[in-house]
Amino acid sequence: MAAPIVEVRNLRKTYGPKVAVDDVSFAVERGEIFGILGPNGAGKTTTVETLAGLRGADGGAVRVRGIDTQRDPAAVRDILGVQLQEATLHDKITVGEALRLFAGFYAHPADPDELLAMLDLAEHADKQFAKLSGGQKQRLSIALALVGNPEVAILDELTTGLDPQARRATWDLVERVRDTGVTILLVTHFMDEAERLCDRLAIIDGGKVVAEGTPQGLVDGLDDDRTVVVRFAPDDVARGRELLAGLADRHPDVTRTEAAATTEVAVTGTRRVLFAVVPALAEADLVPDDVRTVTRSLEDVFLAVTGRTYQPEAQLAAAATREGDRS
Ligand SMILES: Nc1ncnc2c1ncn2[C@@H]1O[C@H](COP(=O)(O)OP(=O)(O)OP(=O)(O)O)[C@@H](O)[C@H]1O
Repeated sequence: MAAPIVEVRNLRKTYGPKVAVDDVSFAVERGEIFGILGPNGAGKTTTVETLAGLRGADGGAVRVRGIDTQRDPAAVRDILGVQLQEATLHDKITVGEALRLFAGFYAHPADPDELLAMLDLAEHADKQFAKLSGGQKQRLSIALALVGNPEVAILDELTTGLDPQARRATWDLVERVRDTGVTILLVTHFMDEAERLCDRLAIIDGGKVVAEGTPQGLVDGLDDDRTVVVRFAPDDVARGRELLAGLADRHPDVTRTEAAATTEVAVTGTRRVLFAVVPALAEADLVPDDVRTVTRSLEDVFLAVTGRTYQPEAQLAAAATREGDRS
């Protein structure tokens, strides 16, 4: 098997007493979209900035195409394209000028016009930076990360602040970039984005990798519990609750029953739990309005590995409060 194009081994990075990255390891294969997913403050940006040689590590090793980026950051300048959070340019510079300016920094730059076309920016080439919409600014920042014709592009929180339509357009764009052969390291705190885009991902929490794999593989690795949610018409709710509440005592495949929303009951058990619920309803001639099995997601993976529900913004606020308390 070919050597990974990106390798991070036991990376550690502190800011004074603050341990931002405690122990992070992962490897990215050529051509992948690899996600670094985690709540705000987990250490994602510090990890990629250290990987890009923009920050000095306190321990561990980081390599891009075998090159140690800590020892020789200049050697990866033409290999690695970096789109960092909140990139800003001079208000008056136009899209086309910015791309041509940045193209001049590289030995083998991409054709700015081709990039403009690929990123749906051709019609905005003469627009000044300050007049661009949020989505257009994000697309320009991706274009600037790609203008050096890199083999690997780091994209950090690229859909934060975008509306749903612009987010979906950006996701399509990331896939298009990957299809041109660029390996992508995608930093995100959005679970849906990671699920939708990443071939593999590392979930980071508190400066450590807490889970790694394909989105589906991580979900499949959860324990075998399944939950069925049954919704009743308002007149049937009481009878439905009573019927299903008794199932855990009577049926080996049912472990617990909980009232979900006002008219819903959630029944959890083995993979065969549906076979317990539907016959019980049929026997009582109780026709539900809806029956659905709960789809498990990366949020369940996060809960399973950390013991906490995934609330990226709330955790940031809590951390800020704790830091405020200390100072
Ligand atoms: N320059 C710095 N000086 C001191 N502490 C820092 C610095 N940069 C980051 N930190 C702290 O290090 C921790 C990790 O930050 P980092 O930005 O890497 O996390 P993140 O997962 O990328 O979060 P976000 O999505 O909010 O950027 C946080 O607690 C943050 O407050």
